[in-house]
Amino acid sequence: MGLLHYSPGHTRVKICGLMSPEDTDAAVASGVDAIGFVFYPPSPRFVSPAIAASLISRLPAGVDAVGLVVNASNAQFEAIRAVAPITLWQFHGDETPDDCQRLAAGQPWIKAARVGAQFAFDDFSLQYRQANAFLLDALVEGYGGGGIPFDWQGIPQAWISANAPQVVLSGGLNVHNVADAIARLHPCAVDVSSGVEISKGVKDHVLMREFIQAVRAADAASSP
Ligand SMILES: O=C(O)c1ccccc1N[C@@H]1O[C@H](COP(=O)(O)O)[C@@H](O)[C@H]1O
Repeated sequence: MGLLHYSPGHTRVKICGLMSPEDTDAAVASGVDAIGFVFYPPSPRFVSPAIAASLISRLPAGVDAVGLVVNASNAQFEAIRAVAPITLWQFHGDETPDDCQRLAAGQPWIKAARVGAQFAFDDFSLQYRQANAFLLDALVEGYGGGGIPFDWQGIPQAWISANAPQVVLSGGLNVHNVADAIARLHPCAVDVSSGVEISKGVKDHVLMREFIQAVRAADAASSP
């Protein structure tokens, strides 16, 4: 179905920062909807386009291959596109709406926001209204993947009601807090990296399975 197929009561799941065939196969076996590949060289989860391509070849139809970029150049995009069949782009840097439109080149894209205390939700969703989805992450040192949650209570209820079908929630999610996040926000999808890791870039297969089980349990608990 893919990450952005909104279905109330069935929260989609993206696991980000996959680097090995074993972890990719385990994520797929757990029932993931999307796998994220980090094309940001400073990240400990960075993968080359060639490695991403070999991991994407293991994905069944319907599982999105998400290309995570941070202020990537045209040349970087060309290098990725040349070998890796990305189905969805995640802009996680300071890209403008025009940058996202131009670089995505007609493919679907998500814009990540780093949410701090003064975050202007309406301004963000208006500015990036051409995005297929809005990813909410914590405002942390660097650009992301820090395993730190933000204050979900600070998201205005009206904004959530208006945008839930396009919201991907991330930032410090794990097996212990994801059910609460779903019960409060009912996002289209959740996105996790650090919360299912043994160490940066190495996934814990049990935690990936338990995370998706926790999502399914939260969905069941909030269905009418
Ligand atoms: O994973 C990274 O290394 C990364 C680097 C730069 C930008 C974003 C990155 N990851 C994304 O960050 C969020 C939150 O991750 P976490 O669960 O808190 O570790 C998620 O969207 C990742 O895709």
